[in-house]
Formats: sequence, C-alpha cells, structure tokens
Amino acid sequence: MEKLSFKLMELIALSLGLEAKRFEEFFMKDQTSFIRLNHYPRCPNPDLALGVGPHKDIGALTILAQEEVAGLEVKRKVDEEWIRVKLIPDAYIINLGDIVQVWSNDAFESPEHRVVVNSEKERFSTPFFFFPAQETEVKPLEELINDQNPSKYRPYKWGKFLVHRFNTNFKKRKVDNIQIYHYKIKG
Ligand SMILES: O=C(O)CCC(=O)C(=O)O
Ligand SMILES: [Fe+2]
Repeated sequence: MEKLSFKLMELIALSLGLEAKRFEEFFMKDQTSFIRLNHYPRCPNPDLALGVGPHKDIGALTILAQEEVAGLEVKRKVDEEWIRVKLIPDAYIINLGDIVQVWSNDAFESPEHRVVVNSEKERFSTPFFFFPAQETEVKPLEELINDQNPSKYRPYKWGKFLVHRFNTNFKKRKVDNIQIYHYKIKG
C-alpha cells in the first residue's frame, strides 16, 4: 500500500508539471499513515442510517480495499447526486484527500463520500490512509502559485490538524470539525 501510494504521488506530481519525487520528502521520515479496519453490521433500517456520514478524507491519499459488499458512495458535483462506487473484485479504490487539494492549490479536489449500510449483508472495508509526517506544513506548492494563481490556503501544521481532528471526531459538537476550508484564503 505504501509503495503504491508513493507511485501514485509520483503520477500526481507529474500531472501537475512537477518532478516525480516532489512529494517524497513529506513521507520519507515519520509519516503518520495507518490502516483502519471497518466493520458495518447489517442494519434493519438502512434508509435511516449511514455507515459513515458525508465527509472528505483529510490525508493525501486513501487506498481502500472493500470486500464482497459495496456501500461506498461519492457525491457527484454537477447535480449533488450520491453515486455508488462499483465493486470490482481485487481492485483498490483510490481517493484523493484534502492535502492533495491544498498542495495542488485546488487543481485537484478531494471528493465528498459516505458509506451506506444494508439489511442483508454485513460489510468490511480496509482503508489505508497515506498521511505525511507530523511536522509537515501543508500549503499550496510554491511552484504552482503565481500572480494569476495566488495561494488559496494558509499553511497549517499537519500534526496539529490531525490531533485536533482525532480529539473531536467522535464527540458531539456544536461547531464543525476542523476542515481545510478553515484555512482557505477568501479571494
Ligand atoms: O468503508 C468505506 O468504504 C469507506 C470508509 C471511509 O470513507 C473512511 O474511513 O474514511
Ligand atoms: Fe473516507
């Protein structure tokens, strides 16, 4: 998974006109990546519940292995419709995260997604979250910004963002969880 992530980051760098290894430095030492094992039990009222509510992944990439049962849905931007991601045997689903959105200064966008449950089958999924080192200062890459395309985000420290997110994730809160749009520079 890690090797694949490095490869995918190379392709993203090339697609942005950067040198292939541009992102490597953020992950070489003390990256904060991890794998989560998700279990979604059967649900008698799948219309009334969600496995995971709508969100965007906060890291650089997510590589998701889902087993025999589908359930991941992505919000289509044009009409805000939730589209089910097809189950392809032995294939990973690659999701771009918020960090790539910030690094690319919005050239890439992390998609909103959610997980639905079903009444017949329980579901298992295993996402690998490719996260940089804690000290990483996340901000649009200097090579990609100029007078015509000014930086759209203020820099933020990844470690702090992560701790804040983990501390608030499973609590009821009156305010929104920490999000990259809090760092957005209004233009
Ligand atoms: O279980 C899935 O298919 C996706 C879970 C997910 O979106 C997440 O853990 O961030
Ligand atoms: Fe997710």
